[in-house]
Amino acid sequence: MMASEQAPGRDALAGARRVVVKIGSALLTNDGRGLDEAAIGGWVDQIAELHRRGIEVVLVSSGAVAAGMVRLGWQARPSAVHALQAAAAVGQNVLTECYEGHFDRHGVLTAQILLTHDDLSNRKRYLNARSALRTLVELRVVPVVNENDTVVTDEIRFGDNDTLGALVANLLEADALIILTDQEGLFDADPRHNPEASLIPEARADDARLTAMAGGGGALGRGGMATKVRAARLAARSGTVTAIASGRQPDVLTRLAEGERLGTLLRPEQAPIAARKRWLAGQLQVRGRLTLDAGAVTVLRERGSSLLPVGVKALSGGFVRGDMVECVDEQGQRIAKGLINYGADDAARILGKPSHQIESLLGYMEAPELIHRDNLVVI
Ligand SMILES: Nc1ncnc2c1ncn2[C@@H]1O[C@H](COP(=O)(O)OP(=O)(O)O)[C@@H](O)[C@H]1O
Ligand SMILES: N[C@@H](CCC(=O)OP(=O)(O)O)C(=O)O
Repeated sequence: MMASEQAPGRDALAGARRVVVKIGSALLTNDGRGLDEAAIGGWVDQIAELHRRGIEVVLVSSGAVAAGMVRLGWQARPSAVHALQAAAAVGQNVLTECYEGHFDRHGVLTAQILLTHDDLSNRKRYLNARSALRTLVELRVVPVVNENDTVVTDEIRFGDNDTLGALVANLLEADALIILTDQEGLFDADPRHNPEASLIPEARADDARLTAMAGGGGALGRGGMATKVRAARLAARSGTVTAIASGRQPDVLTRLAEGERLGTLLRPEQAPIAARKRWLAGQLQVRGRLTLDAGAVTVLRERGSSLLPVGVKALSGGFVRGDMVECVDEQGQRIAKGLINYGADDAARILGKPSHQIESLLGYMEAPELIHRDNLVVI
């Protein structure tokens, strides 16, 4: 993670330790004829190279519906929801197999993660998805994420994977989100309809003028540039920079990771840490309260440590795992807010106890800390 207090620019890509790469349908599918296996092999080679350099990569890949259609021998994209769901179910297998085969050439393990809107909006599931993804990247596995198209309905779908990519970047507090598409980047007008359009090399993600420039998608893609600009804004909430670039540029990922000026860079207005913490603080309603002893107050304030059960004297509220709770000192003064790893009943049983006793007290251990420092905002 970058510790810089400067709002990041191109250098953020060069210094990125954790990157979400999103590959869109327009690029992945051979004009709707199925997956472009050779191109996929090329992106996998680059991701494996980043991986070798110690960069953690999470891949968000579209293409399930298109690949499923080909396997099922369907010529036209169906409109009925259940038919799309069936195509996605068949195609997701094809997609997974394709990535696995290519990553295997590099000895890199992959994992399939299918998410729905609920997984990211429900607090408990949000934390679960986050722990699973974090564990995978720590194990040096490359998670391959897509929307769980087989179970989502129109009302609850993300629809485009740009939004999903941004939410995954928030979830992992990624340094960068790289969106690969079929254009060189964001132009000041849709280049499909305006041959004179020119590329925007860099802008602030929250620049209101971008919305007017970004149009809808092509025949295969879903969101076009409009959803990419919106995704950059979402990503910026956790201090993540977004690059939009052409997946057809040779070595696009490794070149971007070296800070080369390719495509469009949309940067957050705030330094990553400040943005991340503000995002966390603004996110959720407070559901409970923990009273900390003086030692815990000091380590939270002065060392930015995680909150361990041993430093908590009392609690109140009917919170569940993943809820936001506030932390106060013994005089009732607010010290911090954060996402708690244990529900109120279990938290009550481990208060004041050293973390190595959690397992014997509860019969399981979710985490050694009550609130991890990444989920904690000191006020
Ligand atoms: N201002 C713009 N600059 C670049 N491309 C644009 C712009 N407005 C709309 N587009 C369209 O967005 C398309 C890429 O989005 P989309 O089709 O959704 O692809 P993907 O599947 O990669 O997400 C481009 O092919 C282009 O026609
Ligand atoms: N989840 C869908 C893809 C959604 C989609 O096409 O998104 P995008 O690549 O952003 O235009 C699939 O795998 O077919």
